[in-house]
Amino acid sequence: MTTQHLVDQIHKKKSFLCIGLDVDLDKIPKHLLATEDPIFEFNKAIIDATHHLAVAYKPNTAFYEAYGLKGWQSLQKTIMYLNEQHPNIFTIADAKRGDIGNTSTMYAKAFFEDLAFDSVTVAPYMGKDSVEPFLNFKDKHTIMLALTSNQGAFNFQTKTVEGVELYKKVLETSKTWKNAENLMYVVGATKAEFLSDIRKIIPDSFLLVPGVGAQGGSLQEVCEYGMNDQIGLLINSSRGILYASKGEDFAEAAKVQAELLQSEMMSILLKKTGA
Ligand SMILES: O=C(O)c1cc(=O)[nH]c(=O)n1[C@@H]1O[C@H](COP(=O)(O)O)[C@@H](O)[C@H]1O
Repeated sequence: MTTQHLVDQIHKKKSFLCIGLDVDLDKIPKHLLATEDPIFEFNKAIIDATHHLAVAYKPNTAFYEAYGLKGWQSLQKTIMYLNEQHPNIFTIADAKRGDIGNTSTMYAKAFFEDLAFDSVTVAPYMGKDSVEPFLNFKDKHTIMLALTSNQGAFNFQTKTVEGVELYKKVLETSKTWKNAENLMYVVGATKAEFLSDIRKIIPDSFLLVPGVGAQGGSLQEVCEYGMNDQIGLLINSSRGILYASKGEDFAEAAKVQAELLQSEMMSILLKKTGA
């Protein structure tokens, strides 16, 4: 999917919501456990109930890999369902990959070609030659960790290296890489106050912003400091939407939570664009 297509979808749906499909069999409603593929059944019900409210879905691969081959098959069924039923929805494989170039190429093929995701999350730690193989794919997006939502972000990401905080160095340096226009960045919603500085370095890039809901980040603050002329934000919520109810009404309850976020986004967009 092109970035312009994503921007068009945001305006059409009046939403920049990304729903994180982090499926935990200990948390899903018990009646689904009797089905052949509980993870897929859960995702399908969530997607059916919320697809008009979200512009992106983000399965975190850990939640599928944890269930072995069956989990990977559920991931494959989920992405196929999204691509077939909702081709206008942006898909993110949250896999946080990155390795020597030769290996990164295979990771990129796995997520962009085999599974046909629109984007994948990567870690910047191994540098240019570990990320550039992901950037080679036309109309695919590589979402690189910049400043993460967790407490450990302060261990390395905000430390000063050659007079600059490391996360800023990551942003600056990555702009010089081949096909850098295919980069997006992760900034945690819990770090909203850093967004003004981040926007000085990457004014035009899209940001994936996880950490609203269960981690306590503020949607209003993220938009105040992080929104650009193209909107430039995908705000993710996973547990806050998926596990709103443990009962048979789980999909309806998820829809209500997604509606709350989407209507807040609609008001913000209205203020920003007047449309
Ligand atoms: O890359 C991510 O999506 C990510 C980066 C980050 O800094 N913090 C973060 O929470 N995430 C992911 O975003 C999701 C957040 O889930 P909830 O806290 O349940 O909304 C999980 O899949 C996390 O792995």
